[in-house]
Amino acid sequence: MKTYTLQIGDITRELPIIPISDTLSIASFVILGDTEIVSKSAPLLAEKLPEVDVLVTAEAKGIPFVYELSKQLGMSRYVVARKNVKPYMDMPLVNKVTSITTQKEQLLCLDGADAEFIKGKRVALVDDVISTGESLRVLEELVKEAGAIVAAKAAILAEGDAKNREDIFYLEYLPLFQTIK
Ligand SMILES: O=P(O)(O)OC[C@H]1O[C@H](OP(=O)(O)OP(=O)(O)O)[C@H](O)[C@@H]1O
Ligand SMILES: Nc1ncnc2[nH]cnc12
Repeated sequence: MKTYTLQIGDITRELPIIPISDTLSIASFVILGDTEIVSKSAPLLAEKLPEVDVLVTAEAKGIPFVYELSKQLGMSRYVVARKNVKPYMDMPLVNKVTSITTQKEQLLCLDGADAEFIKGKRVALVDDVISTGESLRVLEELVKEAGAIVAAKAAILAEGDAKNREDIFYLEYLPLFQTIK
């Protein structure tokens, strides 16, 4: 299998290159289960962020990272937008999203209690990867609807064209690849 060598700080990972369509392949970056990449990336990104009150991420792969980054920044609570409405949510804010990997519509949902918690606060939107930017855009819409102020947007990696964005903080660039048949 072809791989892409990713270096973050002093750690290296060989990411498998996986086709996601007839024409496009990604270097698969899955931080779930990778304690080291999460714990080493968090302080590096913490250095780049402006001061904010709370971090917000989207389920699922952003969760371990936002947990570690919140600890790093001394924040006792963070907020996760879920991909489905859960019965325990109270008056959730819901929006549709399509990311580069899902290629079909899914949801992002903010529990009403979390919406109330971030109202009027300066938030940083945090994810593991920003690629097409759709997940980030929908997350931004949700937190704005909740009355929060988006003070920063950040990820461990910027993939493809996201590397040219000037409105995001990130540690490393991740290229996209052509699918070879
Ligand atoms: O900029 P975009 O094109 O929206 O891609 C980035 C999003 O894709 C990944 O999530 P994914 O949709 O793969 O879901 P998962 O975290 O549940 O695996 C990643 O965690 C981001 O949230
Ligand atoms: N390269 C990648 N690996 C895993 N999930 C992703 N979501 C967006 N880009 C991704």
